[in-house]
Amino acid sequence: MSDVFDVIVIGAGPAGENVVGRVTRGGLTAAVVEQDLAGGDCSYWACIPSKALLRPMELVAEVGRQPGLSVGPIDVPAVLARRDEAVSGYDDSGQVRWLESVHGTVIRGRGRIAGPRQVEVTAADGGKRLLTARHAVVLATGSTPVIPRVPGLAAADPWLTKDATAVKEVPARLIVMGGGVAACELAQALHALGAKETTLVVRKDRVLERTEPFAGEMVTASLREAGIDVRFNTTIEKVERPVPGSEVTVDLSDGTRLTADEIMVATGRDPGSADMGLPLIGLPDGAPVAVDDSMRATEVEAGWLYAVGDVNNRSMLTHMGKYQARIAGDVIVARVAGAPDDLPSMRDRADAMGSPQVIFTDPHVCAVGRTEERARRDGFNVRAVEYDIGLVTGAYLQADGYKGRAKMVVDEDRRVLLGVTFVGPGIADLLHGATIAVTAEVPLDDLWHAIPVFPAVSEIWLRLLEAYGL
Ligand SMILES: Cc1cc2nc3c(=O)[nH]c(=O)nc-3n(C[C@H](O)[C@H](O)[C@H](O)COP(=O)(O)OP(=O)(O)OC[C@H]3O[C@@H](n4cnc5c(N)ncnc54)[C@H](O)[C@@H]3O)c2cc1C
Ligand SMILES: NC(=O)c1ccc[n+]([C@@H]2O[C@H](COP(=O)([O-])OP(=O)(O)OC[C@H]3O[C@@H](n4cnc5c(N)ncnc54)[C@H](O)[C@@H]3O)[C@@H](O)[C@H]2O)c1
Repeated sequence: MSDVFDVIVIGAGPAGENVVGRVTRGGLTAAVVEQDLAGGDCSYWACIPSKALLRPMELVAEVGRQPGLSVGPIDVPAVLARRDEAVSGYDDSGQVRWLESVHGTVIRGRGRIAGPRQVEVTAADGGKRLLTARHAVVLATGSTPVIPRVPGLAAADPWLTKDATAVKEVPARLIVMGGGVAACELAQALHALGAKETTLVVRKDRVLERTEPFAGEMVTASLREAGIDVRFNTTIEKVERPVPGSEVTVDLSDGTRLTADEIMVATGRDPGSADMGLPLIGLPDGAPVAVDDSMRATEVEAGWLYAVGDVNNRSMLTHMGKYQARIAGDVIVARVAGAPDDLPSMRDRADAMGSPQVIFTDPHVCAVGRTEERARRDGFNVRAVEYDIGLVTGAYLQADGYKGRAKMVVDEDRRVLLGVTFVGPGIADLLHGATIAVTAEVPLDDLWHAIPVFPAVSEIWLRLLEAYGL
């Protein structure tokens, strides 16, 4: 097998796979080096299994909001079996088949930069192989979990999010450290699946700190209503687990001591750039790889290195990593061909505008663009309007006592949307309309003519525009 390829991609997660797809479509040869499972964290330990675990909780809550309907207890083994199916039994042969179908070469092992355009691959048996890229190397190595330095925490061998999404036996008593997206989603899912005593330990005074404040408040209310103990302004001071695999004891800054069957850490992620040989090419070890809007590393001479997905830390989201991958792949093909490499589709605009995200708790938190606070910080002339989604007829028909809130943040100088947030049950797919409006900077006077159907929840658009004054 040749050790020279036009493009070498390190990491076959969603971002890496999409680079391979785009560059081979453009006629280049590509190798992708993967140390674990092709498909990456998203397919096996993050997006896919977490959503498979959340859906039953969501459906139970939905049924509870419909008079005349009831649902029995969740069949947990059946839910876990469906999760296993969703992750293809942790078997990546389907993803490998896809990569091969687009003429990518999959190379198993750990990749490391060995010099300009060179990647050393260490196989599981320790064997080494040096690959050379004619044109580009693309880092798509994802991210790794942060484990805070708390006395006894690492020694207690805590669950990371991947242990939670791969759960085989749900712990009856669970402590969750963190107040971000992963902590909220997984606390809610596991609680519904049997973690009856779940405590969420949040060091700040709110959860979901990058979203509009009402989003965190509504998710907190829902977690508490379900019976989850949410503690704000609280840190974990000490963790003890004298017998591996047995119960764990946690001392909190509020003076209480908790005992649980498991502790899960969900306190953010570092870019996967540590020990990748980056200092050899003048980049710091372990830092996000800074890229320009074509995804080319800005600090590397001769422009042969690109970085897409979590590793560049623009937005740690699958769909954004895939978007960046499409850009990088097309730019590389264009640059090799000497064709224009700056078409509008070849530059990342969406990350800087505020990437769309859905947090799949009940209620869903759907946001795109800037929050009001961020828009003001960025110096825009801002006006924000809010509306109670529960007042929309479509929402009333969807659920008894529907609780939801919407907000749009307007740039008053241009009368376009800077950001939109919807919080409410079952509304993930409402977000895409907002993503179009924010990204395409559709003027409010044009949005006025985009009529939402009656009686659907999307009528919230009309109510927001009316609240604004149209
Ligand atoms: C619990 C959880 C739930 C999430 N849910 C969502 C969600 O619902 N929606 C969403 O958009 N995002 C979600 N995310 C974020 C999402 O998982 C990441 O943004 C996404 O996986 C990033 O894709 P990636 O290709 O950059 O990295 P990854 O998916 O992490 O893939 C990187 C790949 O590179 C490989 N690799 C790393 N280093 C090397 C090396 N040196 N050599 C060879 N191979 C290497 C890894 O083995 C891995 O396969 C979630 C994250 C978590 C933790
Ligand atoms: N539905 C989705 O889109 C989805 C779901 C899960 C995760 N993700 C993504 O995966 C990434 C990782 O998720 P995450 O929730 O771990 O990260 P996050 O950045 O969303 O949240 C980290 C949380 O940990 C807290 N924290 C940080 N250091 C701490 C410390 N030392 N002690 C106590 N608390 C601490 C922060 O205050 C924050 O509440 C994020 O980028 C997230 O957007 C996305």
